[in-house]
Amino acid sequence: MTSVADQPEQALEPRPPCGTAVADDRAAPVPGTGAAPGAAPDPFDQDVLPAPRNAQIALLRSLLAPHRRRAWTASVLLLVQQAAVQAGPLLVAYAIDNAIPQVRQGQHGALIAVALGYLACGVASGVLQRAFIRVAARVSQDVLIDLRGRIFRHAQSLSLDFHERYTSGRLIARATSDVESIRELLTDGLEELVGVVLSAVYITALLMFLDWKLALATLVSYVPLYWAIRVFQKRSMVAYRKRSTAVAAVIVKFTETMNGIRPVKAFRREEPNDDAFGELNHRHERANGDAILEMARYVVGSRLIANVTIAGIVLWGAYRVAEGGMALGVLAAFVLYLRRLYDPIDRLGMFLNSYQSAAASLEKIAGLLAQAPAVPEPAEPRPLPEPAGGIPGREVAFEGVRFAYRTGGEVLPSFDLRMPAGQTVAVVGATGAGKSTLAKLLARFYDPTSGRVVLDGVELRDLATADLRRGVVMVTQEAFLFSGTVAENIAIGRPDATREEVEAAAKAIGAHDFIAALPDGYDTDVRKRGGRISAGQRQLVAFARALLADPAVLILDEATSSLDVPGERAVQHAMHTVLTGRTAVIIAHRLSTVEIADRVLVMEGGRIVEDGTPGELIAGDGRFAGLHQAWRDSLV
Ligand SMILES: Nc1ncnc2c1ncn2[C@@H]1O[C@H](COP(=O)(O)OP(=O)(O)OP(=O)(O)O)[C@@H](O)[C@H]1O
Repeated sequence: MTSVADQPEQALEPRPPCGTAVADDRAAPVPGTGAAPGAAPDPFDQDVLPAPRNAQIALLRSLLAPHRRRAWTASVLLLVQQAAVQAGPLLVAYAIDNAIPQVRQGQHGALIAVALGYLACGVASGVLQRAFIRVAARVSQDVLIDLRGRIFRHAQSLSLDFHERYTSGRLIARATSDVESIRELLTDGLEELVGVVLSAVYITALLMFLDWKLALATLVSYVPLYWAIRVFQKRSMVAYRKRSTAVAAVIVKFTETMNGIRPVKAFRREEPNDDAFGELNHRHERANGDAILEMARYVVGSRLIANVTIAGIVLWGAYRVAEGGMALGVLAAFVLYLRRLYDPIDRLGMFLNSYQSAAASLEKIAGLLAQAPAVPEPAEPRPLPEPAGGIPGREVAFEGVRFAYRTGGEVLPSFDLRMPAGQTVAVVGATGAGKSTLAKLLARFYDPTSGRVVLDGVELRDLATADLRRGVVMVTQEAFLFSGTVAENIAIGRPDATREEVEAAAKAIGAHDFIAALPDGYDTDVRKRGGRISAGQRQLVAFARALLADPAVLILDEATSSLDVPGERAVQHAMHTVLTGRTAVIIAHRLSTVEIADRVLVMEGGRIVEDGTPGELIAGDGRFAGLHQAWRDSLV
């Protein structure tokens, strides 16, 4: 039996270099549910999902849009701060060529003015930098909060179909390591990156002002430097994509193993898991090493270019000073500026590194955010009609439904079914017959490939999510409990319920006694010590949750785990309570459960092969009669 949380996570097998393969099909539409299997390669095999062209830029813009004014303020602060910083060598040149000769003639005014000017520039630069950091930090923190929130909200809004293929590990990587690399850029890298670019512009202008011939010679060095930066950018982008994919693979393996720690222990998977994790860890290490190597290549190359240029300029400048064609102060200022120009060049590699890493992360996040839910909200939702007088539940119909999972063949070839309001229907059949698929279509976890699922005449596709949630509830096998108290877990079905209503639901289900016996009763935290409750008790909590939600249609994926006899009896009793007064579909594994149904459907290969009351089917000579007889014999 397959239930929502039971779906095995797809193993992520990163295929570096991943980014290159995706770059070509950015504009490809994000496929919807039920695409023909086996056609094109699955984009979910890649870590970068297809996104519309320029999705990263659009994402960045939309993140920054609410902070436009503060971003402009930060830019102006940085602009003025850099002007203050770059005034220094110019003042030095003035001091050497004008102020010091004046001191020799006994006039100290100019030198004192230069010294005060230098001090003022230093103070202004410090004050402006502080103001810039404050403003920029606020913007970056707000952007990160927004981004993390968007990833969480979007991931939650995406359909089951997406989650079955993307894996939670990859989602965690998006929300943690990828957001972290954007944080690094925003908080540390961006200021330096913009600062370096800005100072390069200022310094170039000042060099031109000081001596245009030497400035032109300096400009020549920009050509190989630009080339070195471009090569570094291209190569490190690939390296960073690989690294980010490798990080995600490590996280995926980690979460997959820890989520499945019970089967891991039961099947002694520790050693093979260690090996697989070791390989992924090494892959991560190699990807990291490649990124560092790219950085090293760039630093060595750019330093070589810078040093050769400085040496050439000092030599030429010295000759010109010696010949009297240039003032010593100008050469001194020139060399000071050159040092300022080239010094941050290897740091520029580092900023570009964080920029590349952030760009790779942004690309992946943009790809994730570009995914549209395969089960979208209707543009114009239709309300459910008022319930017909006196009849509990709502009528359910499957009309010409066909369905295929995106990663498999057709599961329901052509399916028609009508369940009158208030009927309890038990669905039985061999494993893989399509019982859970039927339930998931009714809960609208997926939309049919063709045909429609209808609730009281309204197609599920046209129902607003809130109506759908109130109308149809599915209780899955594993009866998942969220972190929080028992009371909160029951109230999930109706968050505005009072404590009395929560307790009344628990009492009706027969869960009150064991809950009251927990260390803090209804306020016991289910994830803390003492809050551990058994599988049968978890089911009772899930039933109480469903009873409180009071949906018109309840789908119950009966647990296969065998309970002890009193436990089973308690669950059977609770099931009876929760089914009464609504349309109900039970995916039944126990034939004792079938007996409480009004109608039994036997499924095989996605089709209904028998349909009738339990009595009729037992009395007949079909599959169900055989199964029932075998069950009775086993009881004797
Ligand atoms: N998420 C999925 N992606 C691809 N194929 C799926 C998926 N879930 C189920 N299938 C396939 O659809 C078919 C029907 O599965 P379904 O879970 O509906 O059967 P079932 O009758 O509920 O079986 P069981 O009692 O074992 O849960 C099976 O062949 C199964 O392999």
